[in-house]
Amino acid sequence: MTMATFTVPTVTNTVNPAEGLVDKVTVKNLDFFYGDHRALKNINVSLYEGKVTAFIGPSGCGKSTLLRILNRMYDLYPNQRATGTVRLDNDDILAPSQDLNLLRAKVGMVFQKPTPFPMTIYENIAFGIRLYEKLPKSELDGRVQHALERAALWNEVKDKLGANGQSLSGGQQQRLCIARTVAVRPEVILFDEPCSALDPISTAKIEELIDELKEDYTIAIVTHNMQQAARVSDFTAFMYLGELVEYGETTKIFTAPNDRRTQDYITGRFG
Ligand SMILES: Nc1ncnc2c1ncn2[C@@H]1O[C@H](COP(=O)(O)OP(=O)(O)OP(=O)(O)O)[C@@H](O)[C@H]1O
Repeated sequence: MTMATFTVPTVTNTVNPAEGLVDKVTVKNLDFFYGDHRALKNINVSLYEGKVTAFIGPSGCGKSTLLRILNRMYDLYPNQRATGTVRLDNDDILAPSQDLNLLRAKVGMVFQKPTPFPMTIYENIAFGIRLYEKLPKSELDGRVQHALERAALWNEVKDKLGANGQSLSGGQQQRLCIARTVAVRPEVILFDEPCSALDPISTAKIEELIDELKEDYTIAIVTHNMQQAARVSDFTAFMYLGELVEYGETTKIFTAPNDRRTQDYITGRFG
């Protein structure tokens, strides 16, 4: 068995660091607590630059909790704390001195339910850009257009940028949220079950988009859909009861997992 740059006895890690993979986000010995409840136990995992990593596992295993740590979303709530190390390149994400606005621009998040702001399509995108940069109108227009193009939405909305973002279909709203995330030029994009509220056609569009976005961004996706994980990700992490059981190349995890629990989950025996 080939181990990655860290050694954790409980995790079956099949990633070979010799393949020229670059760590973008590195999680080491991470524990997470909701009050006294330890929801994550000694998590060790990397998100590799330009790759898509899927987090799978039964309900309540801690997938969303892990994602919310990567941009310190949990900081918005009392009595929640993380211990261990999480690095974005060489920056310590968990450091108390971390600039959370800057971190959340670098590590963007797209949620399960599309959450456009109750404002125009244009403003949904421009709003976030203005929080970080002061641009002349023509440049702002260009950035809005570029973000909508990256999210494969431009052609559908270019003639109605003044319409309310919430008037779009669910799938379009989710792409608007992706455009909003892309507009502030993140380095990492976290997708938390981004297709669970969408029909199959919208789902296929988002999956296609994720495939395109990985050229420029490091991506993590939480999904309950095994086929989706197999389709969109390069690496897959299987979590169970707050632990990361197995992590490796997606093809390996789905065809020849090392751990019995992974095998049982991907073949639908539990979860
Ligand atoms: N706000 C909270 N307060 C207390 N416990 C929580 C809170 N949110 C999650 N938990 C607990 O933490 C554990 C992990 O939850 P989490 O939502 O991360 O799991 P998940 O794998 O994303 O589940 P699902 O697939 O159902 O979304 C669960 O035991 C859950 O009950």
